[in-house]
Amino acid sequence: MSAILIKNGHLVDPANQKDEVCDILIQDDKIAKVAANITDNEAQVIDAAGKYVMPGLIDLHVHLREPGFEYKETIETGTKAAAHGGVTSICPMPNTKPVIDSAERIKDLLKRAKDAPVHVLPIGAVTIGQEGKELTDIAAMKEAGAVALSEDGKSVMDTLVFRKALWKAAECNIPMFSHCEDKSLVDGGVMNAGAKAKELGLPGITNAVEDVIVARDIIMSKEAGCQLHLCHCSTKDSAVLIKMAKEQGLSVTGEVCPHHFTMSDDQITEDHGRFKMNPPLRSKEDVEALRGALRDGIMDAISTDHAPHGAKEKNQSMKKAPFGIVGIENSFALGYTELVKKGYLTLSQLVEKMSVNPAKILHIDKGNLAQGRTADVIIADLSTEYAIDTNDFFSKGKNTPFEGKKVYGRIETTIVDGKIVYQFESEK
Ligand SMILES: NC(=O)N[C@@H](CC(=O)O)C(=O)O
Ligand SMILES: [Zn+2]
Ligand SMILES: [Zn+2]
Repeated sequence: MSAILIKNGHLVDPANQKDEVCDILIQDDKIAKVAANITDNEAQVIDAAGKYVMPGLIDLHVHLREPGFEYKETIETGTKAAAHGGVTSICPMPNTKPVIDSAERIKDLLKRAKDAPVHVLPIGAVTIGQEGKELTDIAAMKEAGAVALSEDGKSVMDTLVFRKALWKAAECNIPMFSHCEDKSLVDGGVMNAGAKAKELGLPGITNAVEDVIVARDIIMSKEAGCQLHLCHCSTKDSAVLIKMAKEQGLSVTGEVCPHHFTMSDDQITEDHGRFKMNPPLRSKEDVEALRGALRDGIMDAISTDHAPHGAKEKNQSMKKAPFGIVGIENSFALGYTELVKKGYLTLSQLVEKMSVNPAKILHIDKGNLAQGRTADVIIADLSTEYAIDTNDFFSKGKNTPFEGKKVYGRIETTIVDGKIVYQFESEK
């Protein structure tokens, strides 16, 4: 039997209303005991005095790029990046080549991820090849291990096709993760429509591009009685619409990505691909509304939409670069620095958004450090400031607008199934 004893850390485990200094004993892959002054002569001891101990993070929205785009990321580099960021479970999106659109492809992905350091919980496509026409075999994908459905990268624009998918998803009891973007309204836009886009002479993406589909998808999921999760919400009206859905008692949840609550479009300093992602960095009012929506429980989860791309393709004008930035290695630090230190969330609420609620959305038994639960645990140093440095990234993608940003909330240790899969060393 292998055992780890975490001594004197400050445990933040909202699922069990714990927010106190105590010890945690891990035996094999389970939490064996949570109490003060545990002793165990066999266990490897980790001194966590002055540090914070939390359930491992669950990222509902990640792009691993394998198969098909291994120059951007592989399952190996993406899952190591996750471990570095304290993320112990990830949901990869199906927009690979080929698209993950059948039970066979789900099984193949799980086989490829067999030795990954973190749990990989795949998401299956809604339509074959993400072409928006023919439905995938949703029941078979679920049976093979898919935890959700998504057409991420785009919306299923044909509402009748989407309705049929929602019916089937409701029948199979699998959540629909919606990327909300009205394709025809994008009209060549590459960044948020506003003063900055005008200044840079770039075509804009209006808030309506997102809001129209958020409204449609809420209405359609209501009709179908299907669980709906709205990906990468970026506008103030997404929050208004989700609030309305919640008031009606609908099974609708929303996620916000760290870049959307950290940075507004006026902070874009030049026309460069590192500032380009979908949906785009929005106005100050949108950023403030998203922070408020996280605080008020309207937005349920923080996911990264970790979207690695090659340096060459990103180091060009927003007109040419692909959409997407990396994020899984600094999501906790941005959440802690921008939301907890600035008073929008308590640390316990941040853990809810990054672990407890994602587990609820997926209906999985995680995000909880009670005795007998899976030992997916992280330890963080919240008092040392550091700068985000892409040289430290395990991801192949270095495409981030946050290079050099000073943050707090460094992940020091990541434990998955009772094994240490990442340990911070000052000299890597
Ligand atoms: N978010 C992005 O800008 N890009 C994502 C696709 C997506 O999440 O819609 C990608 O796959 O690169
Ligand atoms: Zn998307
Ligand atoms: Zn995405």
